[in-house]
Amino acid sequence: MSTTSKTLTFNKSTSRANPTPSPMKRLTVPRIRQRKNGEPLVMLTAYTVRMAQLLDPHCDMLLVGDSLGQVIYGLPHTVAVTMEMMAAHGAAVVRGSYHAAVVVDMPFGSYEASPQQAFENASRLLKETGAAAVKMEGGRVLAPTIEFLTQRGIPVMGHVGLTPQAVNILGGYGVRGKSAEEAKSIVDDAIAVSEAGAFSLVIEGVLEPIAIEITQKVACPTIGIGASAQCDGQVLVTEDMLGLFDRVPRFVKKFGDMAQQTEEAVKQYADQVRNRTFPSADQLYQPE
Ligand SMILES: Nc1nc(=O)c2c([nH]1)NC[C@@H]1CN(c3ccc(C(=O)N[C@@H](CCC(=O)O)C(=O)O)cc3)CN21
Ligand SMILES: CC(C)C(=O)C(=O)O
Ligand SMILES: [Mg+2]
Repeated sequence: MSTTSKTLTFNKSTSRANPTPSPMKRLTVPRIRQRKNGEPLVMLTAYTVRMAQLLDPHCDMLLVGDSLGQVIYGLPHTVAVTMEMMAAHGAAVVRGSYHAAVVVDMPFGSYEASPQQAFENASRLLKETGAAAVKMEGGRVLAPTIEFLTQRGIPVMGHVGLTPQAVNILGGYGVRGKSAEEAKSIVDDAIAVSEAGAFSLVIEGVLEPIAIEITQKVACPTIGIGASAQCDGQVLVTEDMLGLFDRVPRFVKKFGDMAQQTEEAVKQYADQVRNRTFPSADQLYQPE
């Protein structure tokens, strides 16, 4: 068949958006640490190679979030997310990124039992993905684990406030820190995580004064989500901000409407298949 030249034609300008990844060109964990009180850190989630290619030039960090449980796998929450999912999507995102530091969420059940369990699973994620760091949810209880990992070569990003893996204890995804007691507990958690050696800290779903107090008190840069513009950086779930996910938290700002764009494109495709205007000559193989 003389069809190969047409078959293998990619869009060269976009099929490899970024140069070949080189560890030397990446933003490193020490450089991220230095951004405390500096230019705000930009982080978004990514689960796939193509999304990573598109986000990478504009982001300091890409988070392979366990939110992929809801966004990619249609699960009701993140509790059922596995190490295998995080390793597979983490590796895909590292292949698609060039300059951002890639951080992989440790899934529920992979780090809470002991520092040893956390080291085994965190080291596996770094080996299998090539990511720069892992993230884990929790406060004072996790401080010994965070210290254990950082002293053994694994950079850890913390995550306090609304910690979605604890949904079965919290009873939902409501804002945290409404009582003075809970507010103090979240601040103490953040300080413990930072003092244990976390290079950065996600603060999710808390009242703004709590996020400001934490940002002033901890040595590492804070990354807010539903927290405060005073944090040292921000993160959102990419599908949420693109308008691609159907149920989004109140703290999401929609920067695009990809669900509507997708529907319009699919409607046109369906119409053109049904009225036989697609495919037309442009899409067909020619004898010469
Ligand atoms: N798509 C997506 N976006 C996220 O931000 C996200 C995930 N998935 N999965 C993991 C966690 C779960 N998160 C969530 C999920 C839902 C709400 C939410 O619906 N919040 C309601 C209030 C709910 C309540 O009061 O119980 C809101 O209006 O903000 C918040 C955070 C944040 N993370
Ligand atoms: C929302 C961010 C912080 C996260 O943990 C995730 O995407 O899983
Ligand atoms: Mg997460």
